Amino acid sequence: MFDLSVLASRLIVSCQAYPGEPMRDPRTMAQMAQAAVIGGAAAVRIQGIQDLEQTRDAVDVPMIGLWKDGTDGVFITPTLDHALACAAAGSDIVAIDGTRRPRPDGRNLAETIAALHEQTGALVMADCGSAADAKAAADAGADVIGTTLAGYTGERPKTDGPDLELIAEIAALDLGRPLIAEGRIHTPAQARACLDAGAFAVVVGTAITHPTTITGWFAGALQG
Ligand SMILES: CC(=O)N[C@H](C=O)[C@@H](O)[C@H](O)[C@H](O)COP(=O)(O)O
Repeated sequence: MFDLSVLASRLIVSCQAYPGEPMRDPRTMAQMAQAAVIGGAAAVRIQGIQDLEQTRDAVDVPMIGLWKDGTDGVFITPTLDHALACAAAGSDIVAIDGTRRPRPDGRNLAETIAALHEQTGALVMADCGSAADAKAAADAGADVIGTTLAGYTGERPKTDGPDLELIAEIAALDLGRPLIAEGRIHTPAQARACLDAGAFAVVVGTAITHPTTITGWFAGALQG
């Protein structure tokens, strides 16, 4: 089990390509992770078993692993089996859906986390969508709380940038475990603002590792 304190005030880079996209290739994502580490990422967040396996061999930094299955409802590492596979593929932290919604395998969050702790050495990051989720996830035994699903579950508005209000609200709950800001952090200033709002560390995905979206931002600005 690794020491979470190495991530204090640091940047974690999420390297993900979506189904059907040109960069959806485990080798490409492992190379993306290597590039992010050279740039200063203290950890990487990686989706999919093959991507995890290849990235594990490519970088030495801690790896947050997840397995997305589906696109609606509970789809981020939705079941214990998905989570166990992420751990087996080398994740130091397994990110799982940390909302209060029913899970497809019928296990609740506490049961899922307990089984994962019992059967692996991985820590658990609960991807939450609200302060109520965060509180419930902490009660369920999550090691790390993330704001990953803020704006995607109907409980919070989808803010243009990070949901700083939610970060501050969760930080004020003093849940006794690290809060990782994640979701729509598009500039270095926004990343800094997340720490200032009370986050322990920051995950950036799209703005660093999704060139199609970044290109769209620039192309759109020229057409405005
Ligand atoms: C909601 C959801 O499915 N989030 C996913 C979780 O792993 C990823 O698609 C995001 O890219 C990641 O959370 C990082 O966020 P952003 O790309 O906004 O920096």
